[in-house]
Amino acid sequence: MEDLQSVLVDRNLTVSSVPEKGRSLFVTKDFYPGEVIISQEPYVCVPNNNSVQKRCEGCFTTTNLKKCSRCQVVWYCGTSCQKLEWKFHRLECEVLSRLDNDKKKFVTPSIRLMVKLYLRRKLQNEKIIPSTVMDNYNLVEALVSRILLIFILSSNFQCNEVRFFLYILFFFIYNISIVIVLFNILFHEDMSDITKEQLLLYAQMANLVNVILQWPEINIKEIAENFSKFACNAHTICDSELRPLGTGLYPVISIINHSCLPNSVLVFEGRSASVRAVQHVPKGSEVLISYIETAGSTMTRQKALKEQYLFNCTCPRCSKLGQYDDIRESAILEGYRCKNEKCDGFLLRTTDGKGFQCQQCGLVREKEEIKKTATEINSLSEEEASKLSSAGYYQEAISIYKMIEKLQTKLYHPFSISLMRTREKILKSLMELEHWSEALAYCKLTIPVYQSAYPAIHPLLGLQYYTCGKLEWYLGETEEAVKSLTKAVDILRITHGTNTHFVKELLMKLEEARAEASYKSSSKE
Ligand SMILES: C[S@@+](CC[C@H](N)C(=O)[O-])C[C@H]1O[C@@H](n2cnc3c(N)ncnc32)[C@H](O)[C@@H]1O
Repeated sequence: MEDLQSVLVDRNLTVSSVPEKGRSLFVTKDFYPGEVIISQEPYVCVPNNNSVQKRCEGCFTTTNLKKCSRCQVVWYCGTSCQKLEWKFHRLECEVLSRLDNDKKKFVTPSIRLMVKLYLRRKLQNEKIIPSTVMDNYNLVEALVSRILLIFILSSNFQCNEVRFFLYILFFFIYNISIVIVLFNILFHEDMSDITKEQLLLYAQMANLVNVILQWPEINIKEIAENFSKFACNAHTICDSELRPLGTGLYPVISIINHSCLPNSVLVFEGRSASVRAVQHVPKGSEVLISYIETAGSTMTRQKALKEQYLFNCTCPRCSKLGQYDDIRESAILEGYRCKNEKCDGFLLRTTDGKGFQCQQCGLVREKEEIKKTATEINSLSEEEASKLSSAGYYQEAISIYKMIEKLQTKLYHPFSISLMRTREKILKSLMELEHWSEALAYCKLTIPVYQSAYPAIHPLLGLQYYTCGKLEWYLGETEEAVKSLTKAVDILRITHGTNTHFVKELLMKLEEARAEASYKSSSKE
């Protein structure tokens, strides 16, 4: 920890412990919007491969892939990525190739991440790959774990017959170490069923890692705890357009705590992660990123944070819970629309609980009528639409999404998150079908919702302006395109940095669009 502190001091950072939060990262100088506060390479990472899509182990690309001929699990796009990963994969290949095909099916990205974690520790212990202050297993050991948090949160320790039965059952299924893990999990009275299920899953996954590695000295309890560390510390690696590519563990970046009104954002360039200030972060303040989707009511955000990260958020946004602004925001993001289609007021439950009243015009919507529309929406299968879209049946997916959209327009506030998400899905499918004009219309519908749901500097807002600008330009609306691309640049140069390939490309597009717009206007004159 002292070594880490001295490296961080040189980067104008320091780690301190804050009551209720644990370790927290602070800045020791002013940081300004767009400035990188900290970057880190992953300690371990894996692409999120599944039965449908494979990615290269090194660069996460989906093109020109070849499977490792020995283990048949890992994919590469070429020799340079294969070489980059070789020290690792040499060991991993050995353990994976011992598995039969049935067992290989269980080697999910999370399992591989854990296997790679232990292989990296071994390689560093044996000095085959170097350790540095920012890149060593001690940093993983210091990470907060869900199991530990749960054990702190739960106090009672009681036994009943059902639990005892389960204990005996697991004793016969698994080895003794796993039974100890399960025993500890099951005997905690205060745990919700969902938490118990998750903990059982960690224990089962730990057993699978043990089966894969077959190291006599391995500690299964430690593996289960490490799975629980992944749950609250691992990050989804995304491309510049925030599409998920894989998962990585960045143990120093994991020191950064959450806020629903963050002053920084985490973005990736390839596998390397950078935290950039999105506003002025004055000397002495804490670096804060958001762990979750912030476009949601305080209750929704708090629930998500409690479930995955086991804490009650007390950020300035959450502290407003129950105040007028918070109630209004929640009613817009997740509430119903006014009966009068021309009114965009927000609705609150009436005192008698029989309906919802518009706070602008006073009209009341009956609970029964709302329930009916909600039931109609639920009868349409969004899951089916999503499957159709993933399978390339975009037109069929659009038909279902449009029916959902129609009903959601009747039910929800015009700035509702659910409606915006449905429109995003329609937009995505329309883009796939190259129906540019309709796609632009949908993109424009989502922008005001993005503006209201996200802070002024947010990567998703910047990306939406970018999509809008590209569509406008493609459709010959050059002046509009310049406006949208300028707005995209203003945001994305801060969130993604001006030196990244992605923003450089965007800047080039903006220059071209500007040149075209001025040529068009001069030829009109
Ligand atoms: C990625 S870790 C952050 C670093 C952590 N504080 C530590 O000591 O290692 C995530 C965990 O930190 C704690 N945490 C993060 N943000 C918090 C916040 N705003 N308030 C309280 N606890 C927080 C929670 O325990 C959460 O599960």
